[in-house]
Amino acid sequence: MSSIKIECALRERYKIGESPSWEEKEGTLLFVDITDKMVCRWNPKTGEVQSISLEAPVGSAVLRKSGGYIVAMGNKFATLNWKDKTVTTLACVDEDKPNNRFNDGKVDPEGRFVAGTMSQEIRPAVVERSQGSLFTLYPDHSVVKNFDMVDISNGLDWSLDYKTMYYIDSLTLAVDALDYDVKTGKTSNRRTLYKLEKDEGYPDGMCIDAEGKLWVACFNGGRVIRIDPETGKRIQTLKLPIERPTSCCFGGQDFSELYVTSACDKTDENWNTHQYVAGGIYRITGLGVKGMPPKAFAG
Ligand SMILES: O=C(O)[C@H](O)[C@@H](O)[C@H](O)[C@H](O)CO
Ligand SMILES: [Zn+2]
Repeated sequence: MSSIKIECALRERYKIGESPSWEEKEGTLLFVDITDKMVCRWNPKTGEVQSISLEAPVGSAVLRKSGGYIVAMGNKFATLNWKDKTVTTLACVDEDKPNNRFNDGKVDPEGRFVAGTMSQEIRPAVVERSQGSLFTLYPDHSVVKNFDMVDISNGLDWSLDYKTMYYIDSLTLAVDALDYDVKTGKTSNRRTLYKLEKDEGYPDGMCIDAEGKLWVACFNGGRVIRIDPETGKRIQTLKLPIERPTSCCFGGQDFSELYVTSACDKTDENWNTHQYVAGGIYRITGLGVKGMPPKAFAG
């Protein structure tokens, strides 16, 4: 049995760190700071962080097969060219809802980018309800709305056989499962997989591991939990030294390390003296399970 180690690997104070994904060939972690409108790329070996500022809050950033990234920022899907820092809009959503913005997103097994929206938060986890929707950006840059009536569209990932999409609307306090038609990208038959317990806070970002189990970051719950989708049961709890983990992904050598982004509490004046910084990025090793490499947008 290896022993689990949790460390604050990037001692920065991102307001809402989110959307982590590991780029194997660079050995870097891509993530965003939603509130500070930044896409960042961090090399844990050298400690170097590169970042690009965008003009709107950015909910998620994903890899693109042809190079660069796709971002879901403000109410737009856009390409981001890392070298010359140019952003090119591909499509707009929710044009009738000026207070909406994109939140979490991920590339599906076929290379489509699926991302959801929400009304801008009044304070953490408080929004005008039912304003969000879940959208798919296809490789030909067309956009389809999967469903609406979402409060805070958040974590998502797919089962290893691609037949199920796991999805979180944070304010339902649940992790849901939907049938996924991987040929078309259509979802159906949404049902609750796991209901969070009282002290587990809000479900936020999540990722699947190589055993088909889900790792869910619990915002205000100070933990990441592992769920078995077969049974709908929680099988592991990783207690963290911070209250607001936001999302997680596997990375590092052979995808054997879990990276967890977090959000910071602005009232904490003494953050610099703390070993564990709220808003920092955490690395968890010794879990004895590996993750899946992220997919890249095909268009
Ligand atoms: O990280 C995100 O996805 C949101 O934009 C956050 O603000 C939190 O998730 C939310 O407050 C709790 O669910
Ligand atoms: Zn989130």
